[in-house]
Amino acid sequence: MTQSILVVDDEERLADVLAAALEDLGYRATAVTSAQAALAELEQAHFDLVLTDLRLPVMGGRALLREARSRWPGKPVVVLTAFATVRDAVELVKEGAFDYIAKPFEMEDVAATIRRALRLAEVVRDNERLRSELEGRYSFDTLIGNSPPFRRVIEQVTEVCETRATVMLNGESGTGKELVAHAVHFNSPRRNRPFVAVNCAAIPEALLESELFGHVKGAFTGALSDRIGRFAAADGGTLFLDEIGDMPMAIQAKLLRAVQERSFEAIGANRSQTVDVRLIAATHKDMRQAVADGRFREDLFYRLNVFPIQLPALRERAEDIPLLAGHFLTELSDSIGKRVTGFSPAALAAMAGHDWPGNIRELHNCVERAVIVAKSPTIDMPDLPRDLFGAPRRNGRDALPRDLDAELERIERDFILEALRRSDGVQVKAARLLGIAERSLWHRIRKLGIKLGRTVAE
Ligand SMILES: Nc1ncnc2c1ncn2[C@@H]1O[C@H](COP(=O)(O)OP(=O)(O)OP(=O)(O)O)[C@@H](O)[C@H]1O
Repeated sequence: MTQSILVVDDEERLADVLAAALEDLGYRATAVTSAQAALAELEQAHFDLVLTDLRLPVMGGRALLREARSRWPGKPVVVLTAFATVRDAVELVKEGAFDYIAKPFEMEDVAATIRRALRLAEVVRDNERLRSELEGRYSFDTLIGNSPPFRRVIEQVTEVCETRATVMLNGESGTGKELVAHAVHFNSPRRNRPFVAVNCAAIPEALLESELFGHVKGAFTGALSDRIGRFAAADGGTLFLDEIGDMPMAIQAKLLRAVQERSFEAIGANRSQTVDVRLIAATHKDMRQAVADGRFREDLFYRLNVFPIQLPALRERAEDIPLLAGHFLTELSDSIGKRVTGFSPAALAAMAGHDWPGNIRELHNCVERAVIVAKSPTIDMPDLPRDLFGAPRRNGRDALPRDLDAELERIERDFILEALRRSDGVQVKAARLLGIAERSLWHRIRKLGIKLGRTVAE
């Protein structure tokens, strides 16, 4: 991923030249001319490094350095100064600057310092990540999953949660978009302020505008008193706009202004109000397609798509299924008050091979039902919904088994065990259920080494 640098210099021309030179070196660079503008940028978006002049009007570079170090401790700050003395330099480094560069400077020196700073920040980050992994101290403990695609999600949540950047969550239904939105909020500096959710698809178009922005008494028939909207309710906190792809065109223009300026008017009000809200939008739709089809405003899409996070479907992170199922089992057996402690290998294999079109929500419901119907402490095939019995419908990268013979045997064994169970161990009935001759069933039972007594008793 391209690394991004915030350049702060009150001499606009110099800031632009520096930013352009950094872009030539392959970084993404944004130039601002004051410390206040720098802080606003840092709140809005993710930067890997700040390169600031020491002499800035109003709020100096030193104050910016202090503020940035206390709010974003992992972000290296490099200071440019025309008045460097050794004493100044030592002071700056004591206050947390990574290094200083004396003006006038050679671009080569700037590039080398930036490279070193970014490398060090990366090492520190890796180190912290390893340590927290070792200590099992993720503060994202509501987010279960250890597969590479899900780790990537956690990494992105870690990167973005402390900023004020707008997050766009995309993923199929039930993949955990709302849960991730919560995780971003509760790990952000806004955690003690409100988290307000609006489901744009669930509210009728006629009411949505009032729901979002509020109305004043008498604004329309039925508006019997003033009502604040969700934007105002989320002031200081986070507003979660779920199913943003379903936002009616008519309201998108007003939303665009609210997103751009954080200001809006309640329906019927003659004054606008400004709020400080962090936005998280979510959708299962292909937003680029919606833009191409003219169903979603392009300008609004780009305003919302500042930090996109793609949530993988459960079938793309099948290795997380046992972990998630185990987590739900513990949680549900506690809340239902029934001692169910594990899954049989066949049940786990069936779950791991299922496609889960409803993703984690479907898995959760499946485990809940299984805990309710289970007759023993171990959940087994009869406790699972019928559509999990079919041959695994794996797709994508998981399509090929590592050992075809073993996989076919496993499937064959599962079907035979299930048929025997449904026929109370009466082989002639089981064979009929499977559409094979009794003799063929008998051969297969021998070949697979199925122990009949145990099978039926299980
Ligand atoms: N990584 C996870 N760890 C534990 N539970 C999860 C995880 N992801 C999702 N869940 C659970 O799965 C269910 C569905 O998640 P959530 O409602 O966040 O999905 P969603 O993508 O917002 O769905 P929709 O688009 O249908 O609103 C919830 O019960 C949630 O707690």
